[in-house]
Amino acid sequence: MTSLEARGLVRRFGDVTAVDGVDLDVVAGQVHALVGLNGSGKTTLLRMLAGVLRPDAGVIRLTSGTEPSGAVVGHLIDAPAAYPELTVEQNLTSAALLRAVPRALVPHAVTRAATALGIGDLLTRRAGGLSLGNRQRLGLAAALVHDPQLVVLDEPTNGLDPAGVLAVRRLVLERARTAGCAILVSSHHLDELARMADRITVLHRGRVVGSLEPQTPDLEVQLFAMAARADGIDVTEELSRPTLAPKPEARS
Ligand SMILES: Nc1ncnc2c1ncn2[C@@H]1O[C@H](COP(=O)(O)OP(=O)(O)OP(=O)(O)O)[C@@H](O)[C@H]1O
Repeated sequence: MTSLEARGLVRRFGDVTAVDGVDLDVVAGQVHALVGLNGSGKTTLLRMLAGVLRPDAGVIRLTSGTEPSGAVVGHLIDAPAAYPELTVEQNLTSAALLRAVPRALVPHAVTRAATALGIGDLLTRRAGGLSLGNRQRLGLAAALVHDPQLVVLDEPTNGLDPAGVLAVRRLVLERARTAGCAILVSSHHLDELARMADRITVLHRGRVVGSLEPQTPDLEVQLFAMAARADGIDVTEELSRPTLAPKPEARS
């Protein structure tokens, strides 16, 4: 089983420090959620941890001793990439071969990944003609087709219907609990994250500013408060206001 350790990660884009000295552990068999306001650095951090963006400083280690690479990491970050002129099956086959799945095992891996994401009946369809949600399912199937030890997912339920959301939750939990994968997932859907996560790390202005218990009620409010406190803003009064106005009584 492989865990990931990141220490002192920094990434700048010109004058902007998107990630500013982050330490993070993603433990085998656990789902680690990364949350934060828009622009807090989540995607940049995920891209570095998935091995697709070089940090300016810091180290990323897998306990297996290898560097994060396509063969051990499965990731879906940003929009799902697929060859529009190829079918779902051809896209998944090419993803499996690229990630070093032995050729004889590819058909089984493709069918298994497509079935797990509920697109087993779309194998002969061109990717370019898929709906937004089914493109997302294809992206997720491609990320998982090679049975990776580390899974990094940015907004995995984007565009998915409730059946897709359930399929992702089931798959993420099965990968972590049964296959012992280390899973890092980021999303703004905090309720959904709370149903899968073992731990939740809060990122703000590129730094880790705390963690939240998945069982905490009203995670959005707690996240907002943690970010505000990190900025030195007193939100006591704001938090004492009801978050939802009572519904007006129905007229008879
Ligand atoms: N390729 C890039 N070039 C320039 N600036 C970038 C680039 N990628 C990210 N940034 C900047 O880095 C900061 C962090 O962006 P990032 O996308 O990592 O945040 P995020 O937490 O994923 O945001 P969101 O929740 O809105 O998706 C932002 O200020 C963003 O504008």
